[in-house]
Amino acid sequence: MAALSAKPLESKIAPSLLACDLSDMAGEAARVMDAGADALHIDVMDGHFVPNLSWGPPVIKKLRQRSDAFFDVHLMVSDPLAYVGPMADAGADGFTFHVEAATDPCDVVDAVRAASRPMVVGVALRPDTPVEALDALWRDGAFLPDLVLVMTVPPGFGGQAFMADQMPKVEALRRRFPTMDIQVDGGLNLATVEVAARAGANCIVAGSAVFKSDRPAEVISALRDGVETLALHKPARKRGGMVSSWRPRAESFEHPP
Ligand SMILES: O=C(CO)[C@@H](O)[C@H](O)COP(=O)(O)O
Ligand SMILES: [Fe+2]
Repeated sequence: MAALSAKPLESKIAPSLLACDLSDMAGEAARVMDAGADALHIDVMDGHFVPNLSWGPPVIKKLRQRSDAFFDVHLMVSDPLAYVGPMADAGADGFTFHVEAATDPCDVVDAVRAASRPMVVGVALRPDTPVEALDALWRDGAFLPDLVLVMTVPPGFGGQAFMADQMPKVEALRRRFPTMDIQVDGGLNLATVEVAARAGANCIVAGSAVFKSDRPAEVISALRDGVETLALHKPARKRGGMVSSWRPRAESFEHPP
């Protein structure tokens, strides 16, 4: 998982399970992975950091028994540090926490790096949080996380309208980090992917657009085309960008029981 690869900056399409038929989460996960998704985006909400509750480590652990997908977990929780161990045990592959929630975001990154399971570390920004909030995540000249998530809706609910006014943040991040994974989440669909991709996002979370469609494979493919045409091919070639890949999962660790 997340082994460094010599691939150019790539598109990563992650359907958000929040929009799936929750009575059949494993079946829905299989449906979108078979349709060409790169990862499952799993929104964890604690009813405190955001005014909504979703699920926690036990549900993810159960789903892990039924899915080999990359689990891209988005933690909308007030105490991300407390979730590092439980998420590793549950089988998360990506741990994206909100910078607004962390007392010291570097401590959270360090805890994820030291966890029992290797996980990609992401840091998320709410729409009202400026990119300068990420300044706390540098150490010895290196930016600690692997991924930045720019929320394009207020976190807490699926099905909201895309906030194009967040694109200057994506542009600023892409200028600063030419090869890093930059994810956008909220209101992404075939109409809005273009503006996100033009700004420089390469990781697209899409809940409603994928799960509410009769043809998820076509939606996923069109989202990918949007990213690869607009954001990646030209700039990535120019910059020679390389990023870690989400696709290969480590063979070296086993699913938790
Ligand atoms: O994190 C969140 C919401 O807080 C998202 O992941 C949503 O679940 C995306 O859903 P759509 O806007 O694509 O329907
Ligand atoms: Fe999310």
